[in-house]
Amino acid sequence: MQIKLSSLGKRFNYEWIFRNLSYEFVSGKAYAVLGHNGSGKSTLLSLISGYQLPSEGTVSYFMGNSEVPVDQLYRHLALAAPYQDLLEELTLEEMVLFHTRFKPLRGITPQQLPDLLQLQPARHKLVRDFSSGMRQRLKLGLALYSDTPLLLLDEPTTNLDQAGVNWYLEHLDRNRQGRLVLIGSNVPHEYSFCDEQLPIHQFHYKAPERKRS
Ligand SMILES: Nc1ncnc2c1ncn2[C@@H]1O[C@H](COP(=O)(O)OP(=O)(O)OP(=O)(O)O)[C@@H](O)[C@H]1O
Repeated sequence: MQIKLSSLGKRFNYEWIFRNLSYEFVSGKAYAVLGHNGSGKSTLLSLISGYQLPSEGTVSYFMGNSEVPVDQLYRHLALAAPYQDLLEELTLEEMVLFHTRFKPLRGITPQQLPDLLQLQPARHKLVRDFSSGMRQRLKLGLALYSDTPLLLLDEPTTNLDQAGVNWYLEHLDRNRQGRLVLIGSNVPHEYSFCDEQLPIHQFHYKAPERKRS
């Protein structure tokens, strides 16, 4: 998979978050989108995932030589992000089975996932009764183990304790080979292994200064 950003820009109302962002992402590499709070990391990941539209410029997706239309991207994409919803009324086991109706898993069965998430005791618990760390592990596990060429992780270790952070690093390492991995973060332990870094503030738009008369 390959993703090309061409002169990409996003603004909300009159405020440009970034502008003139051209970049190319390729399979087999992990990229860190870096920046302080409010700098535009989630906005960029959400443009790349097709959930938001750019204000200017384009995002293009390619599998081999064929371009993938943005409305077909969901087939190739696995995402874990704070703004992503889980199905609260399902148990863990049901949630995993529901997910795998749309996205097959990489080399494991749905029955094995609760164990890999270290959430086996909670397999019959409703997702709405999960702690914030359990929810994050579930989001990450579903994304990491989805059989997709594109993996987007926004603030992946939010709400995780040290054991959870170690779990994230180990299972990402097991599941990143051959994929295009994009991580939005400002916490070094989440992205220090990445091959490339994209500091979003480099693309912040500064309005030209007005001349004083
Ligand atoms: N729907 C929206 N409407 C208006 N402004 C928005 C909207 N979404 C984001 N913004 C603004 O865009 C800017 C970038 O937000 P974004 O969430 O992308 O930052 P971030 O780098 O991911 O921040 P954090 O590290 O805090 O998660 C912020 O100034 C935010 O207020």
